Amino acid sequence: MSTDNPREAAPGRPAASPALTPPADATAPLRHPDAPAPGELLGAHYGHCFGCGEGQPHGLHLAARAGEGPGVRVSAEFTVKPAHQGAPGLAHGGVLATALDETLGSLQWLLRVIAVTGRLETDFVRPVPVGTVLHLDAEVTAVHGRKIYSTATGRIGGPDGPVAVRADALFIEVKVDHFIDNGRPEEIRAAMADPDQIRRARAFEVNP
Ligand SMILES: CCCCCCCC(=O)SCCNC(=O)CCNC(=O)[C@H](O)C(C)(C)COP(=O)(O)OP(=O)(O)OC[C@H]1O[C@@H](n2cnc3c(N)ncnc32)[C@H](O)[C@@H]1OP(=O)(O)O
Repeated sequence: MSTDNPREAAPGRPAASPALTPPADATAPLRHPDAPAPGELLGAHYGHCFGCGEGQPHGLHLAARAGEGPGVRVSAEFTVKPAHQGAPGLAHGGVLATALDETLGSLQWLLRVIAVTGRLETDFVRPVPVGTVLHLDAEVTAVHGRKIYSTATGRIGGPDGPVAVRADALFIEVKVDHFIDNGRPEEIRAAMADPDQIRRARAFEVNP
């Protein structure tokens, strides 16, 4: 896994928009004491998730692991399949943005908070052919109240290969009611009746 700072690895990259720049009184993120150990496979947060769920035949099946070293980091791999094409033999940009979003979202396992993407700014640097393994790294850069600032890169040709995609994001912490109040009732009922799903949801709650 590459250990360089994704933002420093992008010389000449335009600065993130003001909404993605942490305020001066933002704090460094804290890895929760009960966070998964470095290197631990995080697993899917929801079996029907398009990004990580095992129940989506054409989903990304993205597999993320808790990052090594200091900070709140994860790494992940996503193999681009023919179902993910946008142009002949090339990954669709929206699918690549999904891979970045999912990797950034999985940082929640380490913070043990529930949050949703508020803003995602993506740079597409190199085309990504079908069959490529995209090596993703993400880290939380700062926290301010409910706002979680994070950044991610996707590399091709190996974990230390050239950057093909990168993103900066702002996730907003929410209560579990966000999903209960807004999700379609049949899926919410099914999720709430599934002990496995309850266990996964609890992994994100500081005070379950
Ligand atoms: C392991 C899990 C993996 C998950 C991976 C996938 C993640 C996803 O894709 S989640 C799905 C996509 N996202 C969504 O559906 C979210 C839809 N949006 C919403 O529900 C709401 O707009 C929500 C919850 C983000 C914010 O609403 P609300 O809770 O009312 O917060 P609100 O009071 O407006 O804003 C809180 C703060 O965030 C800021 N903020 C909110 N939205 C944005 C935004 N889009 N851009 C910048 N700042 C924002 C506000 O300015 C405010 O800042 P401050 O505290 O400094 O005043």
